[in-house]
Amino acid sequence: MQLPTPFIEKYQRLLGEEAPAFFTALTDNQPVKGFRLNVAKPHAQAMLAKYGPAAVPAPYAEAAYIGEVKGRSLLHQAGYVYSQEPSAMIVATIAAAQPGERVLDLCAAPGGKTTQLASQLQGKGLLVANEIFPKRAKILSENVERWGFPNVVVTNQAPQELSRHFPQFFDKIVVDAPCSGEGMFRKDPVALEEWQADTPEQCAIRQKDILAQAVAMLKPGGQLIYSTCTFAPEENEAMMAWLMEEYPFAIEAIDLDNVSHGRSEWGEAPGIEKTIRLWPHLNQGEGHFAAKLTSQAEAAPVKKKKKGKGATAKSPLDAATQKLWQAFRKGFPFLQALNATPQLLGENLWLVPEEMPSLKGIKFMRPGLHVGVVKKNRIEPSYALALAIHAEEGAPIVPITLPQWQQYVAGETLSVSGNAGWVILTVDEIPVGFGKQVQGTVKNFFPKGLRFKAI
Ligand SMILES: C[S@@+](CC[C@H](N)C(=O)[O-])C[C@H]1O[C@@H](n2cnc3c(N)ncnc32)[C@H](O)[C@@H]1O
Repeated sequence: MQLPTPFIEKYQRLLGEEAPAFFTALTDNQPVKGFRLNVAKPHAQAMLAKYGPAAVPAPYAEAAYIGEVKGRSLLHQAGYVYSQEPSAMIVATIAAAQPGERVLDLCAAPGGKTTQLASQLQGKGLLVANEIFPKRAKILSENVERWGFPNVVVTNQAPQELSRHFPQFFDKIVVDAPCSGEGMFRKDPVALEEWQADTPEQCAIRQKDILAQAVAMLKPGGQLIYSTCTFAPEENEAMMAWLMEEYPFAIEAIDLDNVSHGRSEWGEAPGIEKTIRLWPHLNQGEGHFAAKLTSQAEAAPVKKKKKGKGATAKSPLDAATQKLWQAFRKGFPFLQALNATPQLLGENLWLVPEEMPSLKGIKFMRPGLHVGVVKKNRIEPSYALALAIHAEEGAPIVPITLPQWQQYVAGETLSVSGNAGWVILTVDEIPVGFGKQVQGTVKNFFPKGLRFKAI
């Protein structure tokens, strides 16, 4: 890999004696691959041992490992693992979302931090995962669906639009900002190709806009976690210095071993040395910066939206759908324990988390858990429901083999006997999706758009 000359000159100046080791790590060392295990899935550790690579622990997150899990594998399809390079896992670890909190992941696609935050919430509270670009928001939504937590909403808005709906709403906001990506040079050739001497400066302008919107959505006293995957001081220490000059925040200490710290000569603000940096020549993984800040703002009056005006809990199901829903939910006892409201949008039935304000005006990919599609006299259960945590409880299960799973994800009909009607197909203990059992064959309900040739 050839580093751009202005990049070399800049970091020679900034890093001095450390620069040669930094350049060597960037150009000579291979990127490190990792993944996280979704411990809330049935028999997660045992299934990893059976179907995954050797579990070599990774730093900075729980249930995190060094190694590679392919996208077309069983564990990935069933939402048991999320592939993520190890140092990127540090951001959600720092956020440490607590069950019951309202959390926003503002720049969320493809969903590395979102899935980790969802695991931390354990299904309690609300996680809004937002992505500005529709194609990326769709991928985010698919990853959230596989991961299986019902209390995650996926929106597709510019931060400026989103902030109108959530004034002072969230306990925690993660801003994993779009950045110049210098920390990804050895993993992502596009980041290297696109880099120019003024890229950090350009990125900083956008980061300020995004941060201003994040501030508007944070509750007074709430926490903001800011991160980038770049080394550029303009986007890191200097960005935090700007933020603290504009808004009342205090930088919090981050209690983690084996990390470097932010440098006060690159951004002057009280506590800047409490921010953290991961360097490729000092740590396992790619380059990262992260800061945790607590809002010092006084609570200001927020105009409360009138209840009953939105499209969520406030618009009840019509009588016919209500009847179908009541019958349907009996088959899935875990649905009854969810703190969520059924909402019919078009022919799709969703369970919208109770904490979610009105959906009116919000562009979303997923307003909660997709229960199914309402047809004339029935509800056809969704793929998301099969992968939702504990969906297997109470629903009829039909075990299939690994070769049958390969047929299933390719869209084929399976010859398997068992209970008639809707069944959740499982490989070992792993729920993989719905099928409909009719006289010895299982009709395939794996979503058409997701079908693939498995490895
Ligand atoms: C570093 S990536 C996020 C990675 C993600 N948090 C994860 O862990 O998988 C930054 C994201 O910000 C999005 N983005 C780009 N421009 C944006 C803008 N103006 N406002 C908000 N997000 C933006 C990008 O599309 C990208 O998905």
